[in-house]
Amino acid sequence: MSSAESYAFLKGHGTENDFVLLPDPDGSVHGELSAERVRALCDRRAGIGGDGVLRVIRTTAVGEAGAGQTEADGGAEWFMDYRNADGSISEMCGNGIRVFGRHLAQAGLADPAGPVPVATRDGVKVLTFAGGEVDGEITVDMGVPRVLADTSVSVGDRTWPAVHVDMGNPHAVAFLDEGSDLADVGPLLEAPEHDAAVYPAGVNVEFVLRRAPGHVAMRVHERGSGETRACGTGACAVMVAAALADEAARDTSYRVDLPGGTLHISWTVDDRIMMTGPAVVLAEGVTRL
Ligand SMILES: N[C@@H](CCC[C@H](N)C(=O)O)C(=O)O
Repeated sequence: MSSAESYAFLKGHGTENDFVLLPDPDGSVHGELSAERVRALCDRRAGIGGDGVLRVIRTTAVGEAGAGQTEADGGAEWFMDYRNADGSISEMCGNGIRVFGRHLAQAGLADPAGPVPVATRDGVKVLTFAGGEVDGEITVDMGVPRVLADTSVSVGDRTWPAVHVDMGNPHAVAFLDEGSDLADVGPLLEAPEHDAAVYPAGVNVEFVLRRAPGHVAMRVHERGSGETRACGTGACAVMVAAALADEAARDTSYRVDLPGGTLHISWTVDDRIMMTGPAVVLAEGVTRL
């Protein structure tokens, strides 16, 4: 595509984790969406601005468009082709998939009355709209978490023990001491240091403070996007680490506060993580970026 061509975009956010959405049903608009184009779109001064890009593409077109392969599409018509702001690819985006689902419902591409399956690089996730309403809060079945080795993360000369939780994408969850302030971690413009042997493809790092039983607050530095106002997969990883530390039984729920809003996360008796939160599509237009 030449830079003179124009194409449609939408802008949305989930708990202020914001995204540029690119409708590309058959993959012909963006072809092999380049990292350079993603960076241009996400640029907050010279572009539209966002923590990432969500290409809205049919599962049948994913291979030809070079968007990578999914596992079986599980009957999902749509594939969330997620890119971080630096142009890198991630397996999953928890806030992004709610925004993706909101767009599908508002555009008449999916029926909010029923479960809406969406294919991702981490397999198919099923979305449920509260009350079956197009604007209802969205719950996502995020699948079964994987809790891996203990590790550590560092910012400057400070180091915290951390838990490696995989939600399809990698997370390091570090708990702050009681009585600390989330601001104490300091600026997170630079990625916290981590063990590259544990996270060869990089990691999303969450710093967590306990507020009350079943209630935590967090800040996050995202791989490929820097510090963001919220991270859905990160909130799920935090909930898992907190519930394990609390020795909470399955069928438990936590409230997770993030700088951009609140998510509610449950761990079901059959070991699945369910994430509920808002999703907003706030603008649409045409760009030549
Ligand atoms: N903000 C997302 C996560 C996006 C991907 C992440 N930066 C990664 O590289 O794994 C979320 O809401 O989950």
